[in-house]
Amino acid sequence: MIEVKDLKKKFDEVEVLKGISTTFETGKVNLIIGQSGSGKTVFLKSLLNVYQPTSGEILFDGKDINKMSRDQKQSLRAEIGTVFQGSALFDSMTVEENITFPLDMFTNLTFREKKRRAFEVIGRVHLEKANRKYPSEISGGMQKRVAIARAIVNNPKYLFCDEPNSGLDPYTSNIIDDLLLEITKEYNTTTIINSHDMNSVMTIGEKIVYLRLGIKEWEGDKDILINAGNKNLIDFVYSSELFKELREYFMKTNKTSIDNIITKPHKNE
Ligand SMILES: Nc1ncnc2c1ncn2[C@@H]1O[C@H](COP(=O)(O)OP(=O)(O)OP(=O)(O)O)[C@@H](O)[C@H]1O
Repeated sequence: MIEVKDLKKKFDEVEVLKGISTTFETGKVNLIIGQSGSGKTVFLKSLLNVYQPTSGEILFDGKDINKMSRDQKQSLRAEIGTVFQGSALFDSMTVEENITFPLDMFTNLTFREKKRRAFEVIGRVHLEKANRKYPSEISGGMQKRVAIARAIVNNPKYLFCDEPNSGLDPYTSNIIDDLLLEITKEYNTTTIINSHDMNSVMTIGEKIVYLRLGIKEWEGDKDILINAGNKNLIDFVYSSELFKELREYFMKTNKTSIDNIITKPHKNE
């Protein structure tokens, strides 16, 4: 679980995060949404200690990251998996080498143990046939799966993803969403995802935090989002005609969950 208490972040005199408090529970997919410039990236980077908050607390299972020693931060870092925009893979390394990288960084496993673990996660994301390829030789969706495999190879307690669906078609985005939800359950991670993708919000958002101008303006799950009364949130989430019509359909039919409407694609792309 990650608890955030009254988190503020200023750059010079500009306050970007204006006192955000929320809780991200273990084993749940938490989505951070909001207009461009609302502070999502600064929020995620503050949680990851890339940015030092101006004030406030960030507690990883009760321990404040900003009060940790260097060694404690290093141990915490080994428990965090990250999937960044563009996958951020090493171009000169094969899929398998990319995935093994965190094991080289954070563990003392033997060569055989590392290989065994890498193969486990390669299998988990269905990339067995691509393990010797280089990132440039595989599709964007496959690159995302490599990034996810690399993020989970260390059995993380916390999983952070920044726009995991950026640049992917809707079909592949669904596959990535499903994978992130499944992994969250299997690994019991506290998963936090910055997202622009309303489809993700509707399908995997077990908790949604809506940021606006650096303030947490709304939070709740995907089912209560349909009936949310916050005008800014509704304008943002239902800005497309399709989602507007979907919402009207929901309101008319008194449905509260989208789960039975969205058809899931086949997992192996
Ligand atoms: N390192 C920085 N120094 C100064 N200002 C910054 C810095 N990083 C972000 N900001 C400002 O903070 C605000 C929020 O930026 P942020 O990148 O968090 O928005 P966002 O919600 O992630 O947007 P997007 O969806 O476009 O990625 C913006 O006004 C931005 O200019």
